[in-house]
Amino acid sequence: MNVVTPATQRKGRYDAGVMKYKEMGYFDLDYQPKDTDVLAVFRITPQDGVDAEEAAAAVAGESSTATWTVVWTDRLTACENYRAKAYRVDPVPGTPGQWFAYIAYDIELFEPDSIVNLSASIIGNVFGFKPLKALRLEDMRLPISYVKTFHGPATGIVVERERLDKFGRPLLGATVKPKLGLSGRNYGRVVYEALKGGLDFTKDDENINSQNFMHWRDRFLYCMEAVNRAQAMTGEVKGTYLNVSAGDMEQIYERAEFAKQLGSTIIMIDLVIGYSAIQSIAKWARRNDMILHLHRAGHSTYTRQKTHGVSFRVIAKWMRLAGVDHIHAGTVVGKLEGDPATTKGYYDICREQFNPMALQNGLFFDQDWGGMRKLMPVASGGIHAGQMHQLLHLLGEDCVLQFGGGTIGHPQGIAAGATANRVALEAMVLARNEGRDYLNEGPEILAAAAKSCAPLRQALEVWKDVTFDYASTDTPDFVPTMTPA
Ligand SMILES: O=C(COP(=O)(O)O)[C@H](O)[C@H](O)COP(=O)(O)O
Ligand SMILES: [Mg+2]
Repeated sequence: MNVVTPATQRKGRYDAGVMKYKEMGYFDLDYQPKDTDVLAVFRITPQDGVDAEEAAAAVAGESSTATWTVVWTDRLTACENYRAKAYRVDPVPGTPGQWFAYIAYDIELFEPDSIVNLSASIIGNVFGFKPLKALRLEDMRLPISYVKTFHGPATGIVVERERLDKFGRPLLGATVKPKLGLSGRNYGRVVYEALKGGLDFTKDDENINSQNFMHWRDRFLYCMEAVNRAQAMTGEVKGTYLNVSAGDMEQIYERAEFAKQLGSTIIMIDLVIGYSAIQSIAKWARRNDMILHLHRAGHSTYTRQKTHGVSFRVIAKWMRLAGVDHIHAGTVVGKLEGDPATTKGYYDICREQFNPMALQNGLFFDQDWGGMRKLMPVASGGIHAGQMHQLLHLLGEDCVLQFGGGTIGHPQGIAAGATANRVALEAMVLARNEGRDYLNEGPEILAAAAKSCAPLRQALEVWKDVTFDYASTDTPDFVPTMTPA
């Protein structure tokens, strides 16, 4: 079964014609991945009648050096090293017709410090491959020797807290709503009210750039006026994520420069600007002492379905390398996809120095980050003050909790919405610090705090029945006690 003769030494290996990928040297169950190899695990769903091992070899081949036919020019290269090797193929537990294919890539296949180059290989061609019904990149192990070629977050969690002078609790934010249509002046009023009421941050929504109803300079000017006033009024450091996403890199830089000129501590980009743009603005942010917030706009088009696309855990790893400081990573309890076990995997990728393999959280490999700074996860999307105990329990302390509708939709106004969230959070952190079982006692803790806080009382009343209880789509395939075969 195992191929032991190096492919280049087999007779006929370089005869012109078509040969199985397995026979071309892209499959080797005896291969021991090197510490320096980039590893990937794909979920493959072969077409009926296609052998899973051949499908795995094809993915290895097409994501490294192969094409559909033998090419003699392989022999002009160190092709034995450059061929990726499928070294393990396991059936997906309880899911007939799907396999996890583990593939090792020599580090020399990848340009240092380039997500574009990494992704052009790993997800470049293979997703359209006809012998596969579907393909999903589940996880990657990035060797420390490769991690070290990236700068990672310039600010990270620890230094962000130092700059903001905020410790011991999650940070609080709000996405300005409605998403589109406000004039700059009215937008600035929302920012001021939310910050004055007790939030640390407000933010632009993913699709706020520079439309006719509000050009970007208007927004930046009114927002920074609001930030400065709120800081003066509260004595706290405040910020607003100014979205600098634009149609070209020149405009992104121009907007970022203006945000800096106005004294903003933070700017924002959308994932859809692309990997090169993200790495470029991350380097700009490093040079300019600017916190960089990433909204993962667009990710669900390819991360959510289990048989297709790229898991968000891979995107989170790439973004930590790329050097953003914040990343949207899910809420579990809110309006958008977020299985608790899967989401824990994302948060661990952002916040740990070392991720041990944790199949129950979707982490297929150990991942060493060296000293790379930590990425602040941002929980956002359909959350409100009544869920504070669950949010603190599920997501921990080092995160931003962002309530858009859950601030601006408050019946007594935006500042009251912000106050409700701040009081709910502080009450919950106090209960945690006192050693209380705050998860189970959460509703009582909130009710007690609401006795002396009318805004919290009103928030709990208006949103008391709001939950988003739907089955998760992106769930792990392993229960805690299971290891792969
Ligand atoms: O506008 C919102 C949330 O608004 P609201 O708080 O009113 O629901 C964000 O775009 C989503 O959170 C993104 O989702 P994710 O954070 O999962 O990427
Ligand atoms: Mg949004």
